[in-house]
Amino acid sequence: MLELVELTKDYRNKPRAVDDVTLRLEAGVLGLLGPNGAGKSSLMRIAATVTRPTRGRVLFDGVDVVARPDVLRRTLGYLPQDFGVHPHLTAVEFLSYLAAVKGLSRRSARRRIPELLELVNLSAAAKRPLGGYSGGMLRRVGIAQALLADPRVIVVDEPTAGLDPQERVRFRTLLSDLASDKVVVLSTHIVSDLETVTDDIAVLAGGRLVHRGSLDRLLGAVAGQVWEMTVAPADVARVQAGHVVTRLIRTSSGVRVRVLAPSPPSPRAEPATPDIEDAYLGLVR
Ligand SMILES: Nc1ncnc2c1ncn2[C@@H]1O[C@H](COP(=O)(O)OP(=O)(O)OP(=O)(O)O)[C@@H](O)[C@H]1O
Repeated sequence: MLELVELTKDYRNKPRAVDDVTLRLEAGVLGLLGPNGAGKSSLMRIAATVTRPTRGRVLFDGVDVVARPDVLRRTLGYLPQDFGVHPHLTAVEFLSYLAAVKGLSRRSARRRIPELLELVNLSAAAKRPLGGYSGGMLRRVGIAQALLADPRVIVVDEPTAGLDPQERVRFRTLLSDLASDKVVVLSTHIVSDLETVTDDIAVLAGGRLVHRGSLDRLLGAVAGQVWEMTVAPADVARVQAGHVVTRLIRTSSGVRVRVLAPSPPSPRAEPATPDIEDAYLGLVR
């Protein structure tokens, strides 16, 4: 449905932000992972036709939407990282305003807005000014506005930033429910956000696509290379200098460190089952 083909993005006087990335997407959630500055937002903005790529193509049902962005915009929902609201408007007023901007008729807006507020669990707060909403509630308003035009493609950039754990779970469930018949691209640097949402994961590092595939494939990349051991606090720096440390937990008997290494990093190291965080850090190290 949506194809990003050999995309490159250069900003003036900056290292290349997106470097020859190709991703083909069908209905479902693609989780786009990467550290800060990896190029996720740039790629999402290109997919949302807000930024033009320096090189490459974006095809929607085969149509080149770099040349004809209107074809995708008509059926696109985009929640940018820096999504802002008008604090004095209520959720209903704000969504009505955006519905008008998106060209929805008043009739369909009147029908659609209560449905969406129900979907994102904001019906009870619908008539309160957005200035009094929590971060999680505002993110849900952001999702509601992205869904106004019943889009086939949804692009959401770091939607869980600043949310508490309960809000994060709610948000993940909402996105998975939506993805049955839509392309959803979700970027995050919070690795655990993806575990329950999708099995299709792309990892960007330094603008390049370093992984695309299932969680199992991602985990397979570090199979047999994850170890745990307890060391004295004074030894932590030495372990960190020699290995990729994926976790550090202080305990009463010392510091429990989790490291990536092709062979046991110490005779006392025990093998551990890789998780998504280990695999991710192994890839972007
Ligand atoms: N509008 C812009 N003008 C100039 N440089 C930019 C612009 N947007 C992004 N960059 C640069 O492109 C690179 C990739 O940034 P981008 O925001 O796409 O990455 P990211 O993975 O989304 O990171 P973050 O999670 O921190 O937003 C960075 O070096 C950044 O400084």
